[in-house]
Amino acid sequence: MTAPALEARGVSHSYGARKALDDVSFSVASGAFSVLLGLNGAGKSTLFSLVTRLFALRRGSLAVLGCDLQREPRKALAQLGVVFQSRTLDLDLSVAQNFFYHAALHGIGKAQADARTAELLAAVQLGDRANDKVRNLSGGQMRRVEIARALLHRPRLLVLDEPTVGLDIGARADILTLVRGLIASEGMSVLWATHLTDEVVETDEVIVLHKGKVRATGLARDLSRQTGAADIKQAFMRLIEAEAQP
Ligand SMILES: Nc1ncnc2c1ncn2[C@@H]1O[C@H](COP(=O)(O)OP(=O)(O)OP(=O)(O)O)[C@@H](O)[C@H]1O
Repeated sequence: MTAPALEARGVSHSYGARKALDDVSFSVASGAFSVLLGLNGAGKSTLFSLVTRLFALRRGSLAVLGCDLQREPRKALAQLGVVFQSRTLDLDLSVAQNFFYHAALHGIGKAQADARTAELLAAVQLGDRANDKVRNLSGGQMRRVEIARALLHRPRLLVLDEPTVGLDIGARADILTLVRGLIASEGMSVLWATHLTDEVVETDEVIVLHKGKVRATGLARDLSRQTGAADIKQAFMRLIEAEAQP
């Protein structure tokens, strides 16, 4: 049996007295586009900080393709590509230079980094911008660069935290199409965190996170059916309102 791309078991995290994640368990199926759906403050970024080991995991377990993040961190992180909510590109370096730094961090040699950079920039339709300073790109182009850069070391799972924030409708659609395409073209798995239900399609796996708790998991169309909702937007509202009921 194939291990899930990501498995969270009983994960909790607090900032002082504030509980940001409360006994969170879910699986991200291998080869699927999974959406971590939650409003601001749901705990999405906290979960990303734990998955990427920015924060130490104190409660529960996380595994990337069957590799436990605590026991085999290097092996687990080698299979993970990350796009954070805030931009992490150096604006004063060229696109290619940003790639080379990232490649060096992953121990990828110059020749291999050159070839992979060219291949990835072409894949995100920015092959002609390799020598431009990042500062001169549009917001949508910067996002595409970050996604391409996250793929340099050929991860099996790509996690993205609110990747379309601040982008216009056209750039949002481009990014979604690009990332959905990676599942077929690269055989990857994707965890896409968002609060925007219009980024979800019926066949996506959805994890509804609300106030630090998993409220529901399943295919978007099943969540709609189970809640008697017309679509995932209505299902999401019902699921998070249900929590407020006595
Ligand atoms: N460094 C911190 N110190 C204290 N509380 C924090 C910290 N970071 C997050 N929180 C709190 O933890 C909870 C979860 O926040 P988190 O940023 O993980 O949610 P989110 O779903 O990513 O929301 P957003 O989309 O607004 O970033 C919130 O109540 C938030 O105020």
